[in-house]
Amino acid sequence: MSFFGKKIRLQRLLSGNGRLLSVAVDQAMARGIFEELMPIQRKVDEIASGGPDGITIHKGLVESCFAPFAGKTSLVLKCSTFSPWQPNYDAWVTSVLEGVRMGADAVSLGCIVGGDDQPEQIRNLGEFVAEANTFGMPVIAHIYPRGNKIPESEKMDWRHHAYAVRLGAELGVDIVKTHYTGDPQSFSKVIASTTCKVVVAGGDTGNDILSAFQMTKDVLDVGGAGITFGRFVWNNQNPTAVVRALSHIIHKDGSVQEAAQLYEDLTKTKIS
Ligand SMILES: O=C(CO)COP(=O)(O)O
Repeated sequence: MSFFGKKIRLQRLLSGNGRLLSVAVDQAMARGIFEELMPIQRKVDEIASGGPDGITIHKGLVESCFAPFAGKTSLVLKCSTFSPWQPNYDAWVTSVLEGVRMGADAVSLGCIVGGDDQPEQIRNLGEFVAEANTFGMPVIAHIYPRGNKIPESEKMDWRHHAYAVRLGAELGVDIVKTHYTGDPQSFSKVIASTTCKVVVAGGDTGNDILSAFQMTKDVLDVGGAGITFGRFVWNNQNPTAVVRALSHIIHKDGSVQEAAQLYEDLTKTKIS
């Protein structure tokens, strides 16, 4: 096992203060067409200009869109996807080796727990971690408790999220991304359930940017390691400003008010 390689890659990815600010642009294949994500090169340019730690992207877009930013932001190669017709099954679409060939600093895999096919999905994740370990490649797992055995009313229950992040730790994942459970008290219990770093997804189309800043701050305050947002960033008219404002909170310990002011200064848009 190449622990040294993993250490070097994690050091590059979490180069600031051990926290993660990454932006995912993997939603088109998973969720269907979003007009805002269609001009993908422009979106990647705008996101990268804000200086995120990493960009989570599928393999075919790495050469066409990501390559100019190598050395400025880390590549997180997304190795699976769900689909609009099967939102609860993450199919493996490439390998860790491809991430090594592309120069990735981490690879990421989705895993939906709480459903009939959980055994298959956790076996995939376990094998993926084993392959990543042979290359010294950090793994970021997107683990969501939304399988068909979990009733709709329980989908944001902290216990299911605690289960998700613990499962990640038990399978050797380095960073688990899951949903925020809505309040710092319940999310602190999620964090306490695991030994891995925990980051949160945005989870919606991101029209309320102030709530995204507040969620980011709340996650950090209870010991979370940061965020991997997608729609909150690229659905915004100014992705660069959103990334800079998030960076102020995540890497400079800035307040929500300061981030909002920075965002307003960069966009000249008043938010309330
Ligand atoms: O990482 C993500 C998708 O892979 C997060 O996406 P959203 O913030 O749009 O939920």
